[in-house]
Amino acid sequence: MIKEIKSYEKIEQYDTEITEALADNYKVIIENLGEDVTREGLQKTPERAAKAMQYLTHGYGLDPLEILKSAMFTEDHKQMIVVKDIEVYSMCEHHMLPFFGKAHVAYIPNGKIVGLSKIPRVVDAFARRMQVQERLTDQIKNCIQEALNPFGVAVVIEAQHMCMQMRGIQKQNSVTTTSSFTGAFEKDKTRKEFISLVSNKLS
Ligand SMILES: Nc1nc2c(ncn2[C@@H]2O[C@H](COP(=O)(O)OP(=O)(O)OP(=O)(O)O)[C@@H](O)[C@H]2O)c(=O)[nH]1
Ligand SMILES: [Zn+2]
Repeated sequence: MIKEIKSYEKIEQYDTEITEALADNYKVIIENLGEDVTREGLQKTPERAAKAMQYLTHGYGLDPLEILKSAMFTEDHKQMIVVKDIEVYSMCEHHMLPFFGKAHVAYIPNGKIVGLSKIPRVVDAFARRMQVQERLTDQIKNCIQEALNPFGVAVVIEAQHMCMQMRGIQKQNSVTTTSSFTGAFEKDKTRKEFISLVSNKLS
């Protein structure tokens, strides 16, 4: 597992033992798929795949609550704060194939605001794991609610699932939208305001 997340390109951030164990498994997988793992193009593939998979799941090494707590500020601002169009890359836990799209996050502060960059960081911390879109949506909402105790949190995620595009039902254009709300966003008026602020992005 990646221990410290700063630059993912540095090889020393990948735990050697885990990388070797994963690479050994990938070697078997490649062979089981009928390929020759000793041919030039595939020689380093088990190690590359091992690192790629660790990167794609590096959220397990992050503490989303701590990310928020690291940059909270007292502020008497009571209006809705919306961070929209946050790119999401996650891994479907059923097929271990990517799902990807955008997250739109809002909250109404109750005495505390959070550093803006921490919202996409929290999205990433939960997305970079084996996930289902519904749980990802709820986890982001719950984390913001717990850290900031705001008047309300709203999270909407729109995503395309490779397991529905490259295989299986093979629907190339279907987009799944999930949403999760707390507090003030359970009220029609507030929810509508949020939806209208992000609606040009909602299909
Ligand atoms: N609810 C939900 N389902 C998901 C998500 N990602 C993938 N799935 C679904 O997980 C289900 C797994 O169903 P199974 O019938 O066990 O697997 P499968 O035979 O590969 O299913 P097909 O994809 O229909 O071929 C599929 O319907 C996927 O579309 C997600 O984020 N949320
Ligand atoms: Zn899937």
